[in-house]
Amino acid sequence: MSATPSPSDAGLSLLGLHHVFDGIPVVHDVTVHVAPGEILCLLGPSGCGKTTTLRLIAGLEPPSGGRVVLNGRQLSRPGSIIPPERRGVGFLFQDFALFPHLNVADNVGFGLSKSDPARAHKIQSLLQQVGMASHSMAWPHQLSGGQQQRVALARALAPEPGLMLLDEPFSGLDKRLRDQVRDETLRVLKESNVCTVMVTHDPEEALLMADRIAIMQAGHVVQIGTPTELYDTPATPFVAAFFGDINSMEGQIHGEHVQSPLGRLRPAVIPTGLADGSPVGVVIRPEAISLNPADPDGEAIVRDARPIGRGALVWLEINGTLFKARTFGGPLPAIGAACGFTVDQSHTHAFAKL
Ligand SMILES: Nc1ncnc2c1ncn2[C@@H]1O[C@H](COP(=O)(O)OP(=O)(O)OP(=O)(O)O)[C@@H](O)[C@H]1O
Repeated sequence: MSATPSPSDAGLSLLGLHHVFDGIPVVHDVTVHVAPGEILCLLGPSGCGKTTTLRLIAGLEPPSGGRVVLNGRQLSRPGSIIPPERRGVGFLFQDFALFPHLNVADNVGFGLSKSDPARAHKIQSLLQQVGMASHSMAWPHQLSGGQQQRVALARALAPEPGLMLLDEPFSGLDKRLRDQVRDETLRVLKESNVCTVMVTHDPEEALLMADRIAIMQAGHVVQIGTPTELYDTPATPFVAAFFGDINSMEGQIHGEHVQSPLGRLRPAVIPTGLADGSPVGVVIRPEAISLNPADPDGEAIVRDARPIGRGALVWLEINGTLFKARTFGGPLPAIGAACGFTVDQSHTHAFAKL
């Protein structure tokens, strides 16, 4: 967890946010700061408390404990919340429903004062920003899902909110459209320099969109950091597994080394305070195991190999244990062949337990 934010900081501060449903805690003591212009993704499996955290930030739910502060203004604490419409917050949810009886321009202008002389200019420039300027007179039912989502983004940004809240905003779009709308949304949010919190269960989406990711498990934020920090130095096996395939195995710690079925390793992350010989869990990503098919005396036997894109996923038997390795290019290794292997130690992580 990052250093405790001060409520007077610019941006969003969640201070010991806590929530209980029917006596069951579902959000535990979440403390995090999101700076202006920063995109924070709340990432985690179904039921871990992401949406509840977002609803607490939005003011759709009063917190059981803790506070929500935006740009020094207290928005929520137990027993006192400022309602969502008075928070200066923009929303982009999966069901981004545009008003069907308003055309595109009027949807975008919905939150703007009719007497604002700059209203028409603001609407047009937002539509320009999201690439929908030529559709300003169209009706929502005449637009594709991706176009509707872009108009919804412009509508949410129109009142110049201090905070944008996104809940699985692209999950209703098909894959090709999703990639495109996601890239555009990222660009527009960055141009707007708005503080953003986005909920997703998709690690790839979080890696692509987020400046920082908060990983949630059973209501707790278990790690918060940049995409690179979380991928390269996961705090727990759960975090490591959340970002892709892993091999996990038992080993024994000896100083800064671990004895494992892959031999003697020097993991990048290793638990401290354990006596030599103590059991540890070791996690290693498939891409950290490289094959050397030219070494017929190698200790690894190829048990299976499947092409994936430009490379392959290869199952290797090493000292009686099966490991997954990832190759990038080259011919598929022959099943049953012996080969050598090397391990990228910087992508090896040891934990007190798996
Ligand atoms: N209104 C409610 N009343 C009672 N329990 C609730 C309510 N809303 C959510 N919960 C429970 O709180 C927990 C967290 O739910 P939440 O929707 O925040 O998870 P999530 O991580 O967003 O999951 P998903 O990805 O499936 O949407 C779950 O166990 C859920 O059943």
